This record gives sequence, structure tokens and C-alpha cells, in this order.
Amino acid sequence: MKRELEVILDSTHDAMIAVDEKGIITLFNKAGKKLTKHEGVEVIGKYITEVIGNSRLPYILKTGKSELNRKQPLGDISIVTNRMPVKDERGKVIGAVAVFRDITEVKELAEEITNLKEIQSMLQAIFHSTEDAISVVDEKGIGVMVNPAYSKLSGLVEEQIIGKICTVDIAEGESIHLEVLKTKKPVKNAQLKVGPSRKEVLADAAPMIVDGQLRGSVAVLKDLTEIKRLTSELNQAKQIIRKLEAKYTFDDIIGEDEQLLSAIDRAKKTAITPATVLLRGESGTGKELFAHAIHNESKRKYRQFVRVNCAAISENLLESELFGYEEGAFTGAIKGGRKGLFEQANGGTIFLDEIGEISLSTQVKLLRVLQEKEVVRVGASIAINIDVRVIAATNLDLERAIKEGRFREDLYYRLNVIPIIIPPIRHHKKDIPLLAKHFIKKYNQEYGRFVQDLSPNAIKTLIHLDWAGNIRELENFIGRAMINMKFNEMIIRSQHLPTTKGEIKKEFMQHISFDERKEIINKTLEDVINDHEKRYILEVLEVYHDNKTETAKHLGISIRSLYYKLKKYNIE
Ligand SMILES: Nc1ncnc2c1ncn2[C@@H]1O[C@H](COP(=O)(O)OP(=O)(O)OP(=O)(O)O)[C@@H](O)[C@H]1O
Repeated sequence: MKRELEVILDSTHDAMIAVDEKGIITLFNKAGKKLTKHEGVEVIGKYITEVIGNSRLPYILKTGKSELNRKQPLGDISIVTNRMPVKDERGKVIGAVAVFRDITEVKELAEEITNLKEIQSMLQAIFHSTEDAISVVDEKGIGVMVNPAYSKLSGLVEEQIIGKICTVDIAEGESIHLEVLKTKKPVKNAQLKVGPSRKEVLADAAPMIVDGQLRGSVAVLKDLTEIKRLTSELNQAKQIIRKLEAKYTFDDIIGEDEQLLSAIDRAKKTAITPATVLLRGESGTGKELFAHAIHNESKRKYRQFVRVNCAAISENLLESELFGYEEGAFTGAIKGGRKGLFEQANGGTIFLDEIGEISLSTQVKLLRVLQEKEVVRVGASIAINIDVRVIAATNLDLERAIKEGRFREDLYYRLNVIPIIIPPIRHHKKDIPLLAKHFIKKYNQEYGRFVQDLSPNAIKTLIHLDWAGNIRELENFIGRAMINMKFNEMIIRSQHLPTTKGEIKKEFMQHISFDERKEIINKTLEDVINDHEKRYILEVLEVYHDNKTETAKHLGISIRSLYYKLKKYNIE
């Protein structure tokens, strides 16, 4: 029995020492020798303080009282000690025992737990206070945690999510938690609708992997309505800036066609000179874009860029707008007179868009400004010197206008110093895919979308269309196609493309009666086309509640062309 007891005592991790009533060591187990560094030393039979200098066992023998759970340092470790007297049946002290336990590890573990608790409460504070909506699911896709921001965004409280499968909150789209759990890979920028109010969100999710094991998935959701609101605010700000400065540079002119590249090259070379430029090209080919780029490439780029749409302003108003007026020059003239656009552009550039539309009398005054480099305000007699670079643009056949007496030849020569001809898109259809991708990027920013490309079929359709409205029409077309796409769709396919002109005509023919058909047969081709054009314009005007800008955009024509057509068809 004694031997068994010795084996037990030697196999325990607690250090044990026993002494008899005289303080002579009778037992010193292996853990005790290890703790006091007496391995290999014979200690049995020695007086306790010879072995452990400051032992309290003599005191225990003297008092017969126990000392329990005394914590104390021992070198660089921490121990807890129990010391007890050994008494016979009559209560006489016949020895004493000390048991020491090394609690360094326990202490370290306790510290670790305290640290973990601190980290946990810190993470909890972050989880609860962040504006980002977070949801956590386990490896089976069952909801484990959501934060208050998540409830606010989705309109769903914890009880509706926790313990339920992670698809419960999705109103439209696929669960990204399930995707992450399936692939073990993060998912970025997924667009979904969540909760009863179908809130549009942008979501990222990542797998939670602990010791190489998939333990769940964490998703962070952002409110897309907010992102969209900010994007629209940004766009409004951009619009304002656009009015104040020339927005585009040559880098914004997209295309690899030789004729276009040679126009760019010519414009770049001209930009650094003060020469007057005449930009020629059909509506929507990029004349204004070129004007901006020339100004921005010139030494005048930090000065004013003033754009005047000569077609949009009535003849009388145009003169006072361009050249300014003196006080009392006409009824309604403001006190003190007003600076004209030429004066405002002093030191900078004036862009005279639709120059072919100005009246003969304004042409005379403009010629004088170009020749003399001075303006005379309406109603004034003194000329004001100006230093303005003129860029003019037209989509009219000016040579024909000269022959027909609608445009002055001398002004033509003054303007036509450097003619730059911008090709219509039907002459560089191979640039269509490039341009389409450029507009996708632009609308992604404007609409907060993530559309990536066009399908080969959609590109084919684009290449086959005639694009009478040129790049502007293509730009609007892409914008409308993107509106036709669902939020999670990333590729523009043929079905997203707006109804093409051919189809519109087919639809139109299907809706007309037999009598109307007979009547059409009696008309000339031009009459029929005009009738259709008028009816179509009226329809589009109705859709856009008579908003001319939107109507022109939809039709893919310039606002000036729309005004021209409204006048032609007597549409009020
Ligand atoms: N080469 C191009 N690269 C990128 N965008 C272009 C290009 N050409 C035109 N655009 C875009 O097409 C639209 C129409 O261009 P712009 O207003 O410059 O045409 P325009 O010839 O001045 O038309 P209009 O004669 O009707 O006033 C603009 O949004 C412009 O940014």
C-alpha cells in the first residue's frame, strides 16, 4: 500500500512535502523536487529549513493551524499553497504537510480570457455602432448575427433572421451567403433587393474560416439608394461645373477611325495657335466635344470658355447676348447695360455653335468683331477691344447657303481659316463597339450600375443601325438599353436594346387601319414619311410631357433639329 501511495504521489503535478513533528522531511514527491530544483538530491531525513530556507512548516507544527490557498510568487512562477498540520486521534500535532500548485498556466489562461473578453466587447461595440449593415450565417447558411444597421436597412429584426435560412431576407436576387458557402470565395458588389420594402443594396460577403474549416459567411450591405442619391448629387454638381468650364479634353474623344484621328491631329495642332476654327459635321458627331478639347489644349485653358447655341436664341436676343448692350438700348434693357458673351469670353474662347443659323444682319456684326477684334455694344458708339479665340461649328452646307444668299461669303472665309471635318458615325462604324463601351462606363457612373459589356449579338445590331443622330444617338441608345436591364444583369443583350427604328415603323404599320392604308397609297413617299414623323414626334412629346430636351434625346436628334421639325409640322 505504501508503495502504491508513493507512485500516486510521484505522478501528481502538485508538489508535496511532509515533515514529522520535529520538522524532519519524511516525504518529498517528484513534483516537489522539480519545483524546488532538488532533483537528484537526497532530502528525506533533513530538517525542512535546511532544504527550504523560508519554509512555514515549523510554524504550522508550532501553531497546529492550517494555511489554505496562499498565493505567492516563486522565482518567475506563481504558486498556490495549502499547509496543514497532521494530528493524531487525540489532536496532538505529529507532523505537517505542504501542497504547492503551479498556477502560472492558469494565470496566463485567465489573462488570455480577459483579453478575449475585451476584444469581444470591442468587436461587439463596432458591430453595433457601424453604419454598415452586417449579417453573419453559420456553415449551413443559418442566420447567426445581424447588427442594428442591418435591421434598419432591411426592415427585419433579429428574430426574423436568426435561426432562419439566409434567403429569408432576400426580395430579389441570389443569396451571396450561399454562394460564399458553396465556393468558399468572397463575393463583391452583388446587387440585391432585401426586406419587405425591397431595399436596393450592394453587398460584399466573405467566408469565415477557422483553423482551415469553413465556419460561416459574413456579409456587409450598403444602401444603394443612398449611393444613387450621392451619384445624382455628384452629377448635378458636374452639370454645374460643365456650364462653367470646358469639360472635355482630347482624351475624351473616342475612336480609331483614320478620318477621325486626322481630325483630332489637326485640332491638336491648331489648338496651340490663335487661329479661328470651323468645325463641320452632322449633328451629334462631336463638334462641341472638339471645341472643348481645343480650348483645354490651348494657352487659354484657364480662361473662360463660352458656348453660344446660335440656333436656340432669337435674332434680336442673339445680338444683345453676343455683343452686350448699353443702358436704355431697348425696352427691357437692364440698368447700367450688360456685357455681351464676347466680352465675357475675353482672354478665353467663344464657341459659336450652329453658326449657319445666324441672320444676315448678325453676320455683318460678327464679321466686324472678327476683323477688328472689337465689339460695339447694342446702342453704343464706342468699340471695346477684345481678345477672343473663335471656334464655330455647323452641320449645314455653308457653300450652298452662300449660293442661296443665306450666308455671307466674307464671313465664311473669316471663319473657315482652319476647317476640321468630323466624320459621321456611318463612316466609322468599326468604332461603335469602342464608343458603346465608353458610354457603358459613363452611365455606370451616372446610374450607379456595374454593366460590363455588350453581347456579340447586341454589337451586331448596333453596327447594322444607321445612326442618323450619330454618336449622340448611340450614347442615348446605350443609356436606354441600360435602363431596360435588371439590376443584377451585367451584359447588354439584344433584348435590352430599345426598339429600333425599323421595328417602330413595323409596329406603326400594324396599328393603322385599312382606310388609312388606302390613303397612304395615294400619297407621295415624302408625304407619308412626314406624316409618320409628325405622329411619332407627337407620341414621344406626349410620353415626355412636352419636355423638348428629353424628346430630342429620345429621338436622337439635336434640340435645334427638334425645334425645326416642330415648326415644320406646326406643332405648338
Ligand atoms: N468621338 C467621341 N467620343 C466620345 N463621345 C463622343 C464622341 N463624339 C461625340 N460624343 C458624345 O456625343 C454627344 C454629342 O456630341 P456633341 O454635342 O459634341 O455633338 P455636336 O456635333 O456638337 O452635335 P450638335 O451639332 O447637334 O450640337 C456628346 O455627349 C459627346 O460627348
